[in-house]
Amino acid sequence: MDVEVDGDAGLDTSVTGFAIDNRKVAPGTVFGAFQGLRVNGEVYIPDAVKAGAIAVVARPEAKVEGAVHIAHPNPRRLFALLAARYFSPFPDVTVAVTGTNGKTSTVELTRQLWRMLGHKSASIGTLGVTTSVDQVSTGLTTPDIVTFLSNMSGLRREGITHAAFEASSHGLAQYRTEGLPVVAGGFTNLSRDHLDYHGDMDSYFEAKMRLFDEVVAPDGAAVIWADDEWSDKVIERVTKRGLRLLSVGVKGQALRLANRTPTQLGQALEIEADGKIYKVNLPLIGAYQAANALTAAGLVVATGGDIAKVLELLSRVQPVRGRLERAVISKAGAPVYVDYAHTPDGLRAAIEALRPHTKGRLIALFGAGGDRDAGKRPLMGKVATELADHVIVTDDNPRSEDPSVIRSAVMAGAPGAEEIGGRRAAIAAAIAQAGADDIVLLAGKGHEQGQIIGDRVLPFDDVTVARECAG
Ligand SMILES: CC(=O)N[C@H]1[C@@H](OP(=O)(O)OP(=O)(O)OC[C@H]2O[C@@H](n3ccc(=O)[nH]c3=O)[C@H](O)[C@@H]2O)O[C@H](CO)[C@@H](O)[C@@H]1O[C@H](C)C(=O)N[C@@H](C)C(=O)N[C@H](CCC(=O)O)C(=O)O
Ligand SMILES: Nc1ncnc2c1ncn2[C@@H]1O[C@H](COP(=O)(O)OP(=O)(O)OP(=O)(O)O)[C@@H](O)[C@H]1O
Repeated sequence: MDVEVDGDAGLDTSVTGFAIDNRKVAPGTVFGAFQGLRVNGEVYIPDAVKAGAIAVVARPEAKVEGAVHIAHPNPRRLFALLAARYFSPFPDVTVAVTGTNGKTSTVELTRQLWRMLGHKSASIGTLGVTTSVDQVSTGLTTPDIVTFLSNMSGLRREGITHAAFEASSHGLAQYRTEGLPVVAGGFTNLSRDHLDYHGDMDSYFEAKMRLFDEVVAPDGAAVIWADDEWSDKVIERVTKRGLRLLSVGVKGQALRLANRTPTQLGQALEIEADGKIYKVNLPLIGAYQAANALTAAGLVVATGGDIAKVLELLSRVQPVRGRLERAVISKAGAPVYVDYAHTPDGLRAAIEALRPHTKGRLIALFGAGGDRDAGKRPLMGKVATELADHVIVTDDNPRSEDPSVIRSAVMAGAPGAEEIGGRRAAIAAAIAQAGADDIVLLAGKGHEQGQIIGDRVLPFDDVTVARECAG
């Protein structure tokens, strides 16, 4: 459904802010009342009005008394567009990345490349809001619309001209990313995740496609990783909309990955672009990091970067936090990597990434989160036992679930795996059994600083724990 906002949409200067939670309403606020998964936000309209809301954006059938009712069948989208008017201006050059895996790495590498080109740049996503001086967590991958727009306008005030953000499928489905002038969208890949929310793969795909159908400006660009099984479908979609296509990857046309050779500390890439071959020494491990780096390079080229310069700068990027980050080398000499892989495909990618660098055994440790897609648990167990030499199944963020029940579900797909409850004990055991030629992978939590048990967040950082266990 199309939503257009002309001029100031009738909102005068007495508007003091926007809120989607009645507890954040102050006098002069425009309140967005949305049907949620847990509760219908319309029940909070009276409280919002009592707290001073002057207007309420809600469905036509919602009951609003004492404030202006801005009625629309798609209130989330209308609210977002009005809020964007209020919070603008934003960074001039904004790009968004979607996909199941690789969003965080791609936006962060995009930020680094822009910075090296001399632009003041930021990335927004699972790691929070990252600039060259700061990193502030927002909790979600794609923050709620009010936090997001206010962050973006804050970045502009700080002088940031270039911003790359992660568009999660939840964020896209809930219109958390509307109203910004997004000049390019990136697609990394699509695989099973979040089906608890989206139901099936086709709905999940459609949620992701909102980025190219509606969020990217009509004269914008689409940078598509061409080697995923969903890529052709995405390319068809963006072509139909008339976006400028830059496909990247082995099957890519704009940046074609002609060759990739793992080296001790990274990989040597040959990339064909504009009829020339460029050689890049990418200081990151793993095929998928090459994919993310190429997608990031594509986004920087799509926003005006010179191809030769951008590809040259790829040799100087830094590892992204918790993404195949080497935490420590154990006393026995085994490197211990921390990675955020928390889906069957992510786990596969991480193990496959480390394999060419492993002389001895690859020991993989992971668990699965509670209160999230339970169907992926045995699939993760299966992938790990097929690909690693030894598997340790432990706890991730159990949330409200019994951790032993989650472990059993993973173990059901992981014959021969070792089960160790308690992540610290499991990490200690993994490191203790690794010899000089072995590699240890601690997967699932990446950059996270806490472990969610029940409704408490206990301090826990895989990198720190690995160092403590190794030393
Ligand atoms: C499933 C989901 O995405 N839920 C998000 C969504 O909730 P919802 O719309 O279902 O809201 P609800 O709780 O039913 O409440 C309905 C409405 O009433 C309002 N309300 C609610 C209570 C109250 O006292 N007063 C009030 O006004 C709420 O603000 C909301 O507008 O909107 C809320 C407000 O923005 C979010 O906090 C909430 O994120 C929850 C915490 C969450 O865990 N989300 C995860 C699943 C998520 O979004 N993940 C993605 C993907 C990550 C990945 O790719 O791995 C992300 O972008 O982080
Ligand atoms: N291009 C890729 N293809 C497949 N797997 C990948 C790719 N990039 C990253 N991964 C795997 O997914 C994990 C998460 O990476 P990253 O944080 O960059 O993705 P994400 O899409 O931001 O995920 P999230 O939103 O859950 O943080 C990595 O640790 C890695 O194991």
